[in-house]
Amino acid sequence: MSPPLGTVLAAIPAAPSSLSQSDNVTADPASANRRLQAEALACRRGDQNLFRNVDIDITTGDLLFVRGRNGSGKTTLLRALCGLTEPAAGAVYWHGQNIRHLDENLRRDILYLGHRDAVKDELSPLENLAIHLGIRGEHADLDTQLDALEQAGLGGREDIPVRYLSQGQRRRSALARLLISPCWLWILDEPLTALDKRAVAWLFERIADHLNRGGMVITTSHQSIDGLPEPLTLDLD
Ligand SMILES: Nc1ncnc2c1ncn2[C@@H]1O[C@H](COP(=O)(O)OP(=O)(O)OP(=O)(O)O)[C@@H](O)[C@H]1O
Repeated sequence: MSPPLGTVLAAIPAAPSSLSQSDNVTADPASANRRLQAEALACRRGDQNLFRNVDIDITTGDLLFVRGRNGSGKTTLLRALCGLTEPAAGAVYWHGQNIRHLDENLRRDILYLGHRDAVKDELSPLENLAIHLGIRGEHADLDTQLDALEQAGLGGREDIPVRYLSQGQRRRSALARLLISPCWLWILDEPLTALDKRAVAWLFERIADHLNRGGMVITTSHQSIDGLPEPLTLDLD
């Protein structure tokens, strides 16, 4: 069976971003060039061709919704888009720079939240947040970290090891990173998993705010994203 073809999505001229320094996002005079492009991207897993010829061109304010059946390659694509997985063909560019060789400052523009959360069970939400900041070379004072966890619905749970939290609370612990890391591009793999209605509404608001301020979001979900701004869509099957 031949692999599914990706869809060319959007070719929107780059617009100046409305994110300001007061939003704490990396100041960058070249903001008008802020765009993510994928050219003729193909990925394989084992002996399986997942997709090929995927072209993407998104810029500030864009929401891209990647759809597809189980196993169609959504996670693989998201990982390739942020440089974690090497494509079999094609390339991804952020700001015109190949994602696999981004310099450190540009790498900090991108925040990837995988569907497995990447939180350490034995550590508390607060400690997980501190580790996240450390890995990214970012700093936030304690009050800011506590406020992010409070906003994410973990007030009173900041110091409890994650293994004692519910699945939804665990997910919220990961989502608090969105509030604390000043990134232009959010890549969110199945962010709605385990979230209750209220948390979904909260996350949709955060995403809408981020887009309004000139950020970009790429996401995938088996759940409805009705309630988010109209997305661009990419179907992998
Ligand atoms: N490291 C790996 N080695 C071999 N095969 C892999 C590897 N990672 C993923 N795969 C396979 O690649 C295919 C695509 O996986 P991927 O997780 O990208 O799909 P997905 O569209 O995100 O699926 P789902 O909707 O179920 O989350 C699957 O068949 C999976 O088993």
